[in-house]
Amino acid sequence: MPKVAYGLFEYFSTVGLPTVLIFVAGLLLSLWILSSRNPRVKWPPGPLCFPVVGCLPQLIISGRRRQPTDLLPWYDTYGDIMHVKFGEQHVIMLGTYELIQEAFVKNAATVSARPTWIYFLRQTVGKDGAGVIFKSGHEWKELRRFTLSSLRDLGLGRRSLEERIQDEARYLVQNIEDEMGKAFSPRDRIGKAVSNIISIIVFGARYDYNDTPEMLPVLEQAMRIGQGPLFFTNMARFLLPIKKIMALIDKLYSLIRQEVERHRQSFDPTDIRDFIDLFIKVTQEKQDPEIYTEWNVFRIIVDLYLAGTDTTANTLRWSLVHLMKRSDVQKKVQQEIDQVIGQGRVAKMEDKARMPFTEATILEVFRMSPVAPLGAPHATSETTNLAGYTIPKGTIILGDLYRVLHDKNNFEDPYKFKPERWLDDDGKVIKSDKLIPFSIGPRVCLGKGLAEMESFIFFTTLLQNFTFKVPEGEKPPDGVEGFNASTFTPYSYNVCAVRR
Ligand code: HEM
Repeated sequence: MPKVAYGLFEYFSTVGLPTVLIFVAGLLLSLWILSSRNPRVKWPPGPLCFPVVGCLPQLIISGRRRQPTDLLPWYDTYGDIMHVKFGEQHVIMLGTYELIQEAFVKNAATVSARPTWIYFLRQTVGKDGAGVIFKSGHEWKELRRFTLSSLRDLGLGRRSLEERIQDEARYLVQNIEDEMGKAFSPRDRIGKAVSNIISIIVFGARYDYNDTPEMLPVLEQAMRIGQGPLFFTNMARFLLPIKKIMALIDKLYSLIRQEVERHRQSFDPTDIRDFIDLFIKVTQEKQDPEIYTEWNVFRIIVDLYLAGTDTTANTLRWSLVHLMKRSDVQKKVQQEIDQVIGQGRVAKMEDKARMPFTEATILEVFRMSPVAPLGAPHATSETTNLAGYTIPKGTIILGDLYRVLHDKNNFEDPYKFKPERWLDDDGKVIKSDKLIPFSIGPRVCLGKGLAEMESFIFFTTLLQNFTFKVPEGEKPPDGVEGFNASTFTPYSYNVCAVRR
């Protein structure tokens, strides 16, 4: 072998760069042809994929604006299930509720892994994954169960967390009141209010809006880097600022570590204050020491912030966008609030059952502006049959939640904001299986209950106190397009919050 390598080296050193490049291109082309001719694999139709870059050139051309709508015309050409390649990675895109149900529910046993082999995730969570979002198999099930039961023990479903959300909604109202009806951007203060709820769950503390904890800007920066299809490819190694990302992650861990140390010093097993206390308890009891590692718990804390802050905050940001554009809807919600709650107290979850129009409006925000349009990437842990195609182990599967929520077969006039679509003739709320902004199956959003509680209490309290208007001389914000990065967020806008 060394002789062959030496021979090749000697040969290439005599022929010059163009010949070497032609040889490498030929080699890559042959490997590509061989790999795509695997007789055991039957990929669904999809756009032409090139060696190394896959469909990235077409994605870049059609996705100039990077909207969730960019890929919709592809389904018209290739069908509801598509095979695309992000660089070297095979990706299956599922564009209907039935296909997502077939993959994430019926075939959950083999389509619930996460693609932790991709370069970016391997670097950040390790090839075996960690935490909840990026863990697979038995350990994921155990950590997910632990996180859900922690949320429950800390008050999700009981009054205490609901009360903390009510308190936070009051702080938010006070903060907005300081603007005295003048134009302002609601973006950051909504983000701070929502992240305070996660801070209360994890660290047992909320932060003043002027006194942002060091962790939040670090998390925000980490979220902004590494988006888009490049994130999935090995090219990320060269194109993403990996050193910067790793430095941010190290910073994050050292901040969490400091918090865990502080908790250890005042830990009392009879008074569990927050998620960190629960973790200390579990590690002291030495339950499954392989699973309850410090690394997994660090990652769960990061997961809760990553998955639980920008998502709910963006839902609230979108809700203001839609209400400013539809003053008639805003007025109807306020009438309902006045009838059921009045001005003397803050909204509570019990009120929801008596406020169908408000509930319908929130459901319509979830449908119209899903904050995670492609959900989170799933991966096959075994060869799986989907819609008659044989999908090999190690394929990334994306459920196109946006397409389901904007399919005219599921929802008439899908690009119109129509809360009435969620009410029957008696004014009662209609439920639909097709409303899947939180995805479906065993990987369904772990914070769905919390997100629904926050959305209802924050939304209702804001409208109880203010009427939101487009500032004079400014254009109403876009209700369909927005920034589509790790989450889907409206373009920056200002509001005037007029005290009611
Ligand atoms: C409007 C708000 C939210 C939306 C629309 C949303 C949506 C989603 C979606 C689509 C997924 C991917 C599911 C899949 O892989 O198929 C997900 C996963 C997840 N969400 Fe949420 N989410 C929201 C709020 C929250 C909150 C408040 C939390 C915090 C507790 C949270 C925690 C998680 C976690 C931990 C996962 C990963 C679950 C797993 O891999 O087992 N989410 N969410």
